[in-house]
Amino acid sequence: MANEYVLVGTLKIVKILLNFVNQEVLPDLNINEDAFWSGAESIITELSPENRRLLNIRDCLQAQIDEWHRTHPGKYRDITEYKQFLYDIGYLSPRYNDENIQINTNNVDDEIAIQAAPQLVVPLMNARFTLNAANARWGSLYDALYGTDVISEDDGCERTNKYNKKRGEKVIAFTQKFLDQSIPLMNNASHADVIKYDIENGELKITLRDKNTTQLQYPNQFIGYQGEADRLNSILFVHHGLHIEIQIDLPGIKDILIESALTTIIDCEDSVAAVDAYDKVQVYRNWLGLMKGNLEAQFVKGKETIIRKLNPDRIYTSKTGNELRLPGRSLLFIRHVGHLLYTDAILNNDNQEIPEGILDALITTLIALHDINDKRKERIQNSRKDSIYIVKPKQHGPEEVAFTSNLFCRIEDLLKLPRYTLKIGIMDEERRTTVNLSACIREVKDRLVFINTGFLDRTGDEIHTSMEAGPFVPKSQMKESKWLNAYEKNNVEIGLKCGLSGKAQIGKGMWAMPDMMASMLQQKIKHLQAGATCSWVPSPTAATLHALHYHQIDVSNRHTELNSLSLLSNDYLDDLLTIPILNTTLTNEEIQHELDNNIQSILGYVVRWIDQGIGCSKVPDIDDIGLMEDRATLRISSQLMANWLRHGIITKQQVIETLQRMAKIVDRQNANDTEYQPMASNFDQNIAFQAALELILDGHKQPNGYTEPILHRRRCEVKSLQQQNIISH
Ligand SMILES: CC(=O)SCCNC(=O)CCNC(=O)[C@H](O)C(C)(C)COP(=O)(O)OP(=O)(O)OC[C@H]1O[C@@H](n2cnc3c(N)ncnc32)[C@H](O)[C@@H]1OP(=O)(O)O
Ligand SMILES: O=CC(=O)O
Ligand SMILES: [Mg+2]
Repeated sequence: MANEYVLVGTLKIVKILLNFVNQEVLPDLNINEDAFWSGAESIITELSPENRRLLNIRDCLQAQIDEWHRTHPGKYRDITEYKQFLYDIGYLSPRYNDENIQINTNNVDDEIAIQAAPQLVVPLMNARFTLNAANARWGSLYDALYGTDVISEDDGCERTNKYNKKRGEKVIAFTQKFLDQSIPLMNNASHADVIKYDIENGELKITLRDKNTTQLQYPNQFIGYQGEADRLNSILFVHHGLHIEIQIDLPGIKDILIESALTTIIDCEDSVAAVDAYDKVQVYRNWLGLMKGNLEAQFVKGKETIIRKLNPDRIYTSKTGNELRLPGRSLLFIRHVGHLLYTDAILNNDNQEIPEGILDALITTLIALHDINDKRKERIQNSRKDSIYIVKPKQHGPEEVAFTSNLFCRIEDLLKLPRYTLKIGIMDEERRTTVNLSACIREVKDRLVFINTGFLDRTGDEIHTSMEAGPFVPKSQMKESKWLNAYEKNNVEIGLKCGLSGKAQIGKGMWAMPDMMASMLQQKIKHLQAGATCSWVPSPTAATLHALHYHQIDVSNRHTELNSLSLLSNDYLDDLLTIPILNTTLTNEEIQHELDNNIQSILGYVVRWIDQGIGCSKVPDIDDIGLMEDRATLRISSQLMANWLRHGIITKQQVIETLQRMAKIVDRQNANDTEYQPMASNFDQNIAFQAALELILDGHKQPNGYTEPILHRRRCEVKSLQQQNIISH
């Protein structure tokens, strides 16, 4: 269906977007339609050329780097010379004394500034998931343990749908240990031996099985309750700044509710497939529902029809008998698209598409006014500090960050918001940002609320930037590489040096194995040991389990330790610039294994993206482990295959043969999905299959190795055929 445009000033705006803004967003905001669109027009017209200029700089730098590697084979190993070259072309910015760059961000909600906790990410196109994520502030520890591999299935403890008492007992034993560690009782008594919790004179009285009474080792941990003092429904505790609620159903504990995803990133970017104005309006409408507090999703689960809404705040009686109100929902960030994308939702005076990042900033901020303008206490509120939290992904270096900050200033002026209302989280996920991180922070020191290692995109950019240097190590070896370890450390240490502790988040990346929770519980604690104040999880259940780590480690103490170590005087630049080029010869089997694995992931993800518009999927790898795949993981797989092709490790014929063989496997894996269109019946005509092929064969030509241009174009082709009923929806 062709876009129907309406001329507004010099802009042509797709009618569906214009109507959405004028009829659903602007009413109640006290902003005049003409004033908004004329301000938007100025911003779009004046800032679009700068967006283009910055993209040209990316291309220009990349061309120079490619040329240098081609004309200086192997020279990248001489770090001094390589570094000098990068300074000469302006890829490396002048160095700053990091301690002189101190962030000064005000009006930041505690969930970001002070409380260390899991961070959830969710695709905004999916209202059902989005509501679930916003409500994932609180999670049932019993459910998280019972439903995952954290509790083993040995000895009759299988995860059965009907309650398995033996498994339940293991769950209870696990939680009692957690309670004893987090809310210890006097004299080493155990919560396992408690038969009653009461309130007496505002203090908690705990009766043990042997009829003795005891108290908390730290009485201030008890802060409130629900129910009557002698007949409690729940008791509220705090530990390391996070709340724990023991729910009581006499004679025992019914459940343990713990604060889980304190913050959530509502994603317009790599986990969504939004390719046109219709998709964008769907995304923006869901954000509007979140900001107004009235988003709903109706769906059938099992035999039940469920209407999911945002949870209200949680109300308790404090020790002194007053109302104690805690947020019922996660504090929400919105992740915009990066500078690369352009959208036909609005065309400029020259009939050119406009930068989609500018549109995201304008519309999502306008929508967020519904949150910060409405002061009713009882309402579903996001920021209690009147801030709007934006994650800006995929920025390359300080100039691009400065551009975003300028855009935010312009929008604040247009919407008459106090300066620095719009806060920014910088994804440290492109190489030119990593190697100039403090210079990037400097550009937004008054609005920065997080830095985060998006190691997935960052790995894709690592490969693409040095595409011409040689063949890269296989994906599994990337974890051990020098640059990656330096990158993780550099991010935390620069964050601490620039004063983020207590003011902003220092975040770590996604746990991409959504079903492997036992392994997550073992490994993700490392992020806190490294000094992270939050770390990404793929689901609410993962958030509840990862929250346990924040009860084991007090991150603010860890910051004090790290600050006192001479660690912070490290300079990681040389290690960051160490390119992970393969230095052994792989056997044919090893090569084929890597091919199979990458191509299965690529196809498994791409087919759902292109045919069904699903931006984030769980796709089995070659060992049948379900992996979270999004555009960033696709960037890695496609760039690695493109790199191996470029350097003759694999041939075009091998790529095609593997794609065809793997397509049959992916078709089988999706056999139960009624919406699924098999690829193997006609490789030449199947658009998803062709997209996967193109991502590899033309991978070396994609701007910074991004997958968006091919994915968007191919998805638009499918949508167009679906609209003409040439292929099924
Ligand atoms: C590199 C990066 O940029 S990472 C950031 C982008 N990645 C993400 O945003 C990951 C988001 N996560 C997801 O989309 C999903 O968890 C997947 C695709 C990884 C796995 O999805 P599925 O296989 O369908 O999940 P699964 O079947 O195990 O669970 C589905 C249930 O969990 C919930 N759920 C799963 N993930 C999420 C989430 N991120 N937020 C909220 N709820 C979620 C669903 O609402 C659903 O519950 P419901 O039936 O009550 O609605
Ligand atoms: O956005 C996150 C990443 O790892 O990329
Ligand atoms: Mg990313």
